[in-house]
Amino acid sequence: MEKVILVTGANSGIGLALCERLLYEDSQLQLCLACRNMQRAEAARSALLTSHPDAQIDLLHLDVGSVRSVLHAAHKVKASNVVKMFATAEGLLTQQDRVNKDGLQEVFATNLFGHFVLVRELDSILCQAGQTSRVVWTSSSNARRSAFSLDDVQHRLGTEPYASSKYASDLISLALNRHNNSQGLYSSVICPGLVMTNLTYGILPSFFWTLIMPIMYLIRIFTNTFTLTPHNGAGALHSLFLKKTESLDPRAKYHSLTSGMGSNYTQPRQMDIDDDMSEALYVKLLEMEKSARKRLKEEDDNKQAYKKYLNQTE
Ligand SMILES: NC(=O)C1=CN([C@@H]2O[C@H](COP(=O)(O)OP(=O)(O)OC[C@H]3O[C@@H](n4cnc5c(N)ncnc54)[C@H](OP(=O)(O)O)[C@@H]3O)[C@@H](O)[C@H]2O)C=CC1
Ligand SMILES: CC(C)=CCC[C@@H](C)[C@H]1CC[C@H]2C3=C(CC[C@]12C)[C@@]1(C)CCC(=O)[C@@H](C)[C@@H]1CC3
Repeated sequence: MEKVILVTGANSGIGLALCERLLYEDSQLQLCLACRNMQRAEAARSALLTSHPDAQIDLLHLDVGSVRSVLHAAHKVKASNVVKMFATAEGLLTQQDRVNKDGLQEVFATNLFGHFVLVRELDSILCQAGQTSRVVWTSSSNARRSAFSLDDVQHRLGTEPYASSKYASDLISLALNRHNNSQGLYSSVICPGLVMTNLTYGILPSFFWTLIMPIMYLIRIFTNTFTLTPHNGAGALHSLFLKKTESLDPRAKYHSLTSGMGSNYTQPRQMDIDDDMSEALYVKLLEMEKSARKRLKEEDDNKQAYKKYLNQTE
């Protein structure tokens, strides 16, 4: 059976840098780049193959913001091979959250719910007797308890959907460990620090970042969280890959950090999370998953019935 590392959001930023770092570590690894835009995914694969011509890199179409796409992608993964680690490196940062096709808040769906459904759907291959697998959530220092409410897990009513979704990912990682460690599945959380990627360029125009870049490098002398490059930002993801799953602390967030001199290292810091809250969120997500599946089944049944009707009337 093959050892496959599935990376979401792998066509740019931290996800792509993780793939590069993993291939430098072991060019025999089999990577699966799960992306919503296949053109960009193809470009990422070509870039990786340029430096690692023998690498085995598969592409998987996945829009984590769509439950249908998640179920379809999981079906394909299950039919092919075994995933040993899967890292979430996609993300949506916006203050103007909106409702998506599934009737869910887009930020919540992209940053949390899609991955939750993917983990659950892949449990038959992630949870296998005698083997360990892992899920790594790319969270943020922006994850704050004050931004999250159990009464509004999708953050329909608030103004900090990103911070809420990242706090929720910290909670859900803890719950996944509680429910799945005994079956060999381990979950961890990382924070990449401040990294210059499409996500950050989306907040402020790139000329602004270029202008303040010297100041950022100066700030790095005083704060090690300014990792700045995707390579440095992917440091914690990479270092977790090298560590034994069982040795990781389920209550810690592993931070990518960079010293003033530019060397990168990883440090665990305790998260502000508790078991009751993580269990309550887990139960809510299970309910939401059930109703999302039911809704999709009804949609499919209606389509089938309509097709049948058309065939009969022809
Ligand atoms: N940059 C930073 O300073 C920080 C980043 N983070 C987190 O790191 C993670 C990676 O972000 P970063 O590398 O900076 O950002 P990028 O914008 O460079 O990368 C995000 C990736 O996610 C993909 N993506 C977005 N939405 C979806 C979707 N619905 N389905 C599938 N793929 C999707 C993008 O694909 P596409 O090309 O199709 O848009 C892209 O490949 C995020 O979770 C972010 O929240 C956390 C803290 C700080
Ligand atoms: C050096 C000067 C003049 C200003 C620095 C401002 C920063 C403190 C600020 C600008 C963009 C912000 C930002 C984040 C933190 C604060 C800033 C760096 C995040 C890293 C917070 C965590 C995330 O998840 C990121 C997506 C944020 C990116 C933007």
